[in-house]
Amino acid sequence: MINRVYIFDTTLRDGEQSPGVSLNMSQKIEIGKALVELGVDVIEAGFPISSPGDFEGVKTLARELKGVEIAALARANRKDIEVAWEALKEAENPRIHTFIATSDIHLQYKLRKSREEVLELAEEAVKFACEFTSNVEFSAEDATRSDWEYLAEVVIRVARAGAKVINIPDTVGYTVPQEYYELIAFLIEKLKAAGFEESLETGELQLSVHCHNDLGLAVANSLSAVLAGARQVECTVNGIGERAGNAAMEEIVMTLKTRADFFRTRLGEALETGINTRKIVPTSQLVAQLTGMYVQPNKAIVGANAFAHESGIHQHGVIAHRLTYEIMNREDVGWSGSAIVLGKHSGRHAVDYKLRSRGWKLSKKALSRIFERFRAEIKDVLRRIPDEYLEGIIYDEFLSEAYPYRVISAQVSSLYGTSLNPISQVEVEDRRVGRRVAVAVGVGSVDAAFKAVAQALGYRFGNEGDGERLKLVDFHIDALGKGTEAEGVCGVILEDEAGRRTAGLGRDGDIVAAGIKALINALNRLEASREKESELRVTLAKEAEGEPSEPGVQPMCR
Ligand SMILES: CC(=O)SCCNC(=O)CCNC(=O)[C@H](O)C(C)(C)COP(=O)(O)OP(=O)(O)OC[C@H]1O[C@@H](n2cnc3c(N)ncnc32)[C@H](O)[C@@H]1OP(=O)(O)O
Ligand SMILES: CC(C)C(=O)C(=O)O
Repeated sequence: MINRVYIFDTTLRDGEQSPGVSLNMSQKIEIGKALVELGVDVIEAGFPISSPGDFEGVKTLARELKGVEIAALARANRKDIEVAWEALKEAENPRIHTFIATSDIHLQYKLRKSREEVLELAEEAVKFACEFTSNVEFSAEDATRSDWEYLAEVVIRVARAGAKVINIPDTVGYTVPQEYYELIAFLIEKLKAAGFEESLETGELQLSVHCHNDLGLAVANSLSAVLAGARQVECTVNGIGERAGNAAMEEIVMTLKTRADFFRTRLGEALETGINTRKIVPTSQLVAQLTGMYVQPNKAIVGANAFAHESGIHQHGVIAHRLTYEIMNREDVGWSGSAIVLGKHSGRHAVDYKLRSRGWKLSKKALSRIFERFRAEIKDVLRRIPDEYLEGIIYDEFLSEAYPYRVISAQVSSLYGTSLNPISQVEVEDRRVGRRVAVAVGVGSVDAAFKAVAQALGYRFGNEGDGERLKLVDFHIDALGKGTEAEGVCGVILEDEAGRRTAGLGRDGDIVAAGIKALINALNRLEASREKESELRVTLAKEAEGEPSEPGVQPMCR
């Protein structure tokens, strides 16, 4: 049997069936183009009979997208098939996808038809679709809850009627991997016995799978079916779709690639898809953004944490050799940036690695000093620790004598229920020039206080006023503890006009005061680093050079 696994992407049809998702035409086109670049084999563009919007969506994608098959869904009736064809006909390679349910539950309660009637409807639908194109797919909806012998009868009848792809959906996410394997293997045997052995071997006739994730098994079931001989997988980007969603495309593709040693044909050839895996993350992010279905951080492959290492032991391993804790290369799926994330559980190796990657060379003694401060002052305070905070510790440890600023007093008046904006007055000291007072109005209390501090010290945020312009790259406030008396922790990251970034932290029972402390901390670090950082780097590097280096460990982490 062929070693190619065809990826049938149904993000724009079943994915769009996710409650709350509705894509407009330009969004469909944007996703369609991204799917072509990703390298999917078939794009199911919609269900044309369902609405004029869906019809137009399929028609437009059929016209615009090249180098990919475009499929459209149709119930097993002439009208649906005619309308589907009308929408599809300009496509380079159009596919009519017609379906009808085969389980007794659906027959009895939904279709109110006998098995014989459904068998005939399925056959007629495929024959009718074949009058428009030879590229016809048939789906036996709710196949996994259907009687196997009856299902086999339907499958053979639609194959004889001309279907090139026969899909065996797990419509309600009911099956389990072993059972699904057996079902697919059973149907293949039945098709072979009915004379389709050669067509299955050459791929002229394919069995397809379409799994839903109600029990969290959609990907496992799809892969199990592939092992049994299915050669088309229907899936969606990020696994979006009806209820708990469909099988996630990225998980299917990366499992086949990562475990190419396991997913093989009978003859030992590795199973392959045509996906350009480096496009997986950008496509995932596009789909998340346009559908509003955001990806959970721990989602495999495309979640923000999927390749992030925060705990010290793992970080040490990954720094020593990526393969200790990574089974895939993050760049192969389109991630960039560092895999090492500083946080509560980070250790000394990670701190050293981060500082080295920012050009700092530290002796063991200096690293210990930085690590102890990191442990004492930051680990339990910030949930995610951008690298700038680590560098801030170096400044606090070695350059604090060069810090020029101090807040003498600050006040903010803000009243709820008036049309007046909050106003802040601050008195600060720049030890190079003396005391300064400034007053500023802001959108909120923190904004007013930040503007007043900036103005007093000769900076500005935004376009208004004089002074050097600063960008507030990051600002956040967390509570340490619970209740209204909890201490507030504020973190800020500033960027100056030359692109130098510094972070600041402040803690106080009053969140505005915590903000002012954080801002002054960041400004002090900015001024001191501008003046003394180059010198400090050289001094610390010399101290480090005097030490014998540790043998053996070459950082391999990217
Ligand atoms: C498993 C899946 O994902 S299947 C795809 C599901 N997607 C959708 O349903 C989204 C788009 N659907 C729609 O816009 C609408 O349901 C439409 C336009 C298709 C049909 O709307 P309506 O004509 O109002 O029918 P309604 O949706 O209430 O009921 C479905 C009808 O189709 C029939 N039907 C359902 N599946 C099939 C089928 N595969 N083949 C033939 N008839 C079918 C039902 O028996 C029912 O018929 P009835 O009206 O004679 O009782
Ligand atoms: C129409 C079919 C393929 C479907 O979406 C399902 O059964 O879930």
